[in-house]
Amino acid sequence: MKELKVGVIGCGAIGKAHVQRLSNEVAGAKVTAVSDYVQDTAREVAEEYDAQFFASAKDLIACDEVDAILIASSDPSHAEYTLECIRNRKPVLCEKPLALTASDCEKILHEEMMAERHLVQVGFMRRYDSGYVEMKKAIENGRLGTPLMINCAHRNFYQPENFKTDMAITNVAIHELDISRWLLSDEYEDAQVLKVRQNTKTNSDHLNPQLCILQTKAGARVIIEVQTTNAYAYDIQCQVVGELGVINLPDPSRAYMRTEAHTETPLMTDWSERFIDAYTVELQEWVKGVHKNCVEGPSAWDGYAACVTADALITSRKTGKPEKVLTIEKPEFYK
Ligand SMILES: NC(=O)C1=CN([C@@H]2O[C@H](COP(=O)(O)OP(=O)(O)OC[C@H]3O[C@@H](n4cnc5c(N)ncnc54)[C@H](O)[C@@H]3O)[C@@H](O)[C@H]2O)C=CC1
Ligand SMILES: O=C1[C@H](O)[C@H](O)[C@@H](O)[C@H](O)[C@H]1O
Repeated sequence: MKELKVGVIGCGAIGKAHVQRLSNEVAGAKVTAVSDYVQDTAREVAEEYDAQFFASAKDLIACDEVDAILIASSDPSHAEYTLECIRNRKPVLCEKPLALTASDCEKILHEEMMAERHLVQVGFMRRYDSGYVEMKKAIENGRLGTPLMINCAHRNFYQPENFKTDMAITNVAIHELDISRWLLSDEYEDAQVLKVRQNTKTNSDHLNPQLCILQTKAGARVIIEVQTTNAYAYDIQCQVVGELGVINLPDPSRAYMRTEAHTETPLMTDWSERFIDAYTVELQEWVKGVHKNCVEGPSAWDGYAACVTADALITSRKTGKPEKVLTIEKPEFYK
């Protein structure tokens, strides 16, 4: 297989990890170009992986030595870079979220449809996690019966200092918004944020925790507890409740110790380990899809649907009421 020449924008925590994965774990790809707002960060990665350094992300996107782009820069930059990739007719895997506003997502939908090619994939990598894949199979083969509810918890051990209340939804719970739609093959009807007693240990001035309650068009309920920081560990829980039973996302397998009349199981403290295999599968499937000119991962529509739902949740937090999740009519292109 000819090697896909990938340009990576954003060489921070996950950007560096993705460069490492693309270089050493994913077949059929190599990183030929990197860029970052902080130039020295990108220069170091360029040197380590023998890739070309670009001061400008737009120059990286346009470069002939770049076939496809992975966007791993900060959330506010995703929409503009994704649009630039589409204008250059280059496949792009954009880390979640696709954009911070529904209108930016709609611009991306429009540009991609004008290009008449599925160029955009969004980094909702939990769809590639073996535990979630097993849960979806149990729903689809009917063993659970009709799914009635999903109970989720997204608990973080820490967040960067600049973390804001809205990011609990647009950056953190966005994973649960996507994975619940995907598990249920359903769309959201309405969304509400309920106030919760606050964690006094929260290390910055944002609301923590928040509780989201959504209803799907089929009437299922999705409940998402979001602890953005100062939880006991980095812990992701998900249970689907069906007519015939329940299925739980398995905890990562870790050795457990028995000592001094206790058992002890280590927990994780951040995202980088929790879904480590899913990131590799996600990138491998993306590279294969680009090679076949058939990218089938989470689409720009999935990014848009999550973003519109996030908007409804943020509005609900301010109004105190459930808010309708109102998307445009789903274009044929995304069906
Ligand atoms: N799928 C997942 O599980 C995860 C996804 N992410 C997403 O990946 C992205 C990066 O997150 P982290 O690596 O944790 O952040 P980070 O802050 O460690 O890295 C972001 C990098 O992007 C650079 N950057 C920021 N704005 C830029 C711009 N306009 N142009 C070029 N470079 C720019 C920064 O200088 C920094 O080096 C975020 O969008 C985040 O939502 C992050 C962690 C996990
Ligand atoms: O996507 C992610 C990770 O999955 C973490 O759960 C969050 O804490 C992080 O902020 C976000 O970028």
